[in-house]
Amino acid sequence: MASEASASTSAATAAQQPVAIVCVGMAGSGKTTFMQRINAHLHAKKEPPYVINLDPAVLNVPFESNIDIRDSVNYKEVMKQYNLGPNGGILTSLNLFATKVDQILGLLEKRAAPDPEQPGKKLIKNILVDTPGQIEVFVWSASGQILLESLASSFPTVIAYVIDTPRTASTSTFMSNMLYACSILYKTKLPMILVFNKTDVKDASFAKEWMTDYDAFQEALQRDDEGNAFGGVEGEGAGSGYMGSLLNSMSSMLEEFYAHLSVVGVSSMTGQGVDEFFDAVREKAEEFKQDYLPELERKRKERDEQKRKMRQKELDKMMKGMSMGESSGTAGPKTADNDDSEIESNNGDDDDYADVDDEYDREGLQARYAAAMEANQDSTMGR
Ligand SMILES: Nc1nc2c(ncn2[C@@H]2O[C@H](COP(=O)(O)OP(=O)(O)OP(=O)(O)O)[C@@H](O)[C@H]2O)c(=O)[nH]1
Repeated sequence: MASEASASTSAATAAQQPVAIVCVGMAGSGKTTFMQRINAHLHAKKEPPYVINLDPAVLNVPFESNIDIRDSVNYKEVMKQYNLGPNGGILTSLNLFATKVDQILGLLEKRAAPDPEQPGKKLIKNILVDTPGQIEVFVWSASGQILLESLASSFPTVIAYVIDTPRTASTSTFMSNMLYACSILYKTKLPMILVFNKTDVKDASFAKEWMTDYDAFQEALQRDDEGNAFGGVEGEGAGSGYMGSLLNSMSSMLEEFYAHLSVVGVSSMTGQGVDEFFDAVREKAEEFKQDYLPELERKRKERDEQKRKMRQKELDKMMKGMSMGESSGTAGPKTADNDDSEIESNNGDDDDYADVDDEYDREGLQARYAAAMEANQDSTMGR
């Protein structure tokens, strides 16, 4: 299978691989502006990145994309044709686009590999991916997972979680954001950088302090509680104290999570902090190669092994059923010896079956959408 082959080659050639930076963040956090800023930064350094826009609903992208989901899928037509709302439209557009993941990887690998016929060819060092503001539609969908896993199987991949700093200044919104980030880390299993954006409006030092100093967060909690930030009617006494104690327990639970993150403060408006961001990217890309890639490969092997066992079990059941049928005179003329040899030959081909199964899973998705697309070819695909 293509992605498996690229997974094994990626380990060997990871040192020269470009890093894929996937920007996620809540609507309005400044993802697109941040993408524009880091894109301009890399252009200024004469290292133009490869840019992918995965937001089908965005009206204007203020930078040039090499691959744009809107070139392949017409989001408005998808909504109309499938009778969907905005989120369903984004999800279905992503699903349609995910059927092209092999083509996308092919293009990326071509741009990332040296070409003997073009020795002067400039290889890309960074792949920037912008995602829809509806994080859950991307992070928790099958297509989002396919796209992320495919990227990560070929390139060191890091998640840049963009946070609106001024809107995260209270302990409760800060904690909500951290829990969201934690769920993304849990789902994607990729190294993450927290990008506290809009530092021209509010400095991110408070957030860094809360993440490293438990007592500082407790003091902020106390202040918010006294200021009635956790409920009750404003000016009529403090909230129940439930929120305070919940946030308190969560902050101690999240300590382990904080330890695995890089945190940078950035202003996408002024460009402040962008160098620190790329330092963090390099650090996380190394971490990806050392910790995440072996883990990804271990998980893949585990999955293959589980599938192999399941198939063996099914096969054993089938053989048992056949021999029972045979003893009751309903089976054909097959002998026990023949059965054994068949098991053996199947055992030998287990890995091939794993490939076929994986291929089948993906092809299943592809076939369903290919069929859907064919039916609506003119109207949903292409602009
Ligand atoms: N002051 C300031 N404003 C910013 C910064 N980054 C983004 N903004 C503003 O924040 C608003 C949202 O920015 P976008 O880049 O559109 O945010 P987004 O996350 O891509 O939003 P969606 O497309 O809805 O997902 C815009 O008005 C930006 O001008 C920043 O660093 N400083």
